[in-house]
Amino acid sequence: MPRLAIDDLTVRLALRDGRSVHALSEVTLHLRPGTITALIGESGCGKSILAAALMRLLPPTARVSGTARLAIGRGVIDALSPRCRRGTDIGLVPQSPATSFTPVRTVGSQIRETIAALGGNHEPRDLAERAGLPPGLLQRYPHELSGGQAQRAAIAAALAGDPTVLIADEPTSQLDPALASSTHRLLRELATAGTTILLISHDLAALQRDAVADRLAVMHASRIMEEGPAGDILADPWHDYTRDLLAALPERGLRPLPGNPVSLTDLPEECVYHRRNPATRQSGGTTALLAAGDRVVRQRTP
Ligand SMILES: Nc1ncnc2c1ncn2[C@@H]1O[C@H](COP(=O)(O)OP(=O)(O)OP(=O)(O)O)[C@@H](O)[C@H]1O
Ligand code: NI
Repeated sequence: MPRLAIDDLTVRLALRDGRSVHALSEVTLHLRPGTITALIGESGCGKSILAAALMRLLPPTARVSGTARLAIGRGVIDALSPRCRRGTDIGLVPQSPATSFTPVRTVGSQIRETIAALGGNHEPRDLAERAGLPPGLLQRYPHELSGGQAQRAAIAAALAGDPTVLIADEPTSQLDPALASSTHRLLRELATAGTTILLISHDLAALQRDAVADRLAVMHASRIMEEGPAGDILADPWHDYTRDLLAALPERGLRPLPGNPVSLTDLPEECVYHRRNPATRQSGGTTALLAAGDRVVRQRTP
């Protein structure tokens, strides 16, 4: 039984000129209790939109279909409904942490307020220490923190509600490798203690170096291409997109991805990876995520 079962989640965002952004397309992703699933894919493919959908932070004009169900102590609840409590059922470390704090009060007072609002009994100091933020920095205003310090302050704030599911959106993007590794170690501690984690990242090198993910989900142009045990996918990718993404890593030959990134505006309803890599046989026509053992991969369907 997954902790969070996301099925066929589709999000369309209307642009002012009448066109529509295919922000998520039939996203199916099951997060198992106490595991870390890393969601990877290039900039603009829809990773943060998935976080926004699960936090009910999409623009009001967004059209959403599909389901997300969260299994918790009080039963299975609709994770897209107000029954799902922000901060305690699902918590978020936002991608732009500086903007998640108001500029006019100290970081420490805001974390204290978050703790009170969520009914927890933590101390800001303890949360800061766990997140690797020197507690002395709690007395500062958000603009007095570096990007990496703000990132760790946002992690401390996300820990305030002991969320059942924690979504961390690029939590190490502004950290040097040593600090990134310590954030990854914290995520592992949380997972071991039972937290289910969705780690959004495009730093594949760091994910590999720290072996932080149990599972890996690969997204291209709003769609999941492949999902399975992280080690298996890194050693033997099944989708051409994953293969192309891995081949672009410095330690794997630095071969640039073929073609150009695909815009999500006015996409057809089908997978478009063939626009990027015309040689692929896994895209172009109807596709579906097909399961084989513990993995799924997007394939053309007859
Ligand atoms: N409010 C919005 N209205 C319309 N389009 C949006 C809105 N927010 C995001 N988008 C578009 O949705 C797409 C997905 O954006 P998203 O932020 O999820 O990308 P991402 O995968 O998180 O990228 P990055 O790695 O750069 O953070 C992008 O094409 C973006 O331009
Ligand atoms: Ni993002």
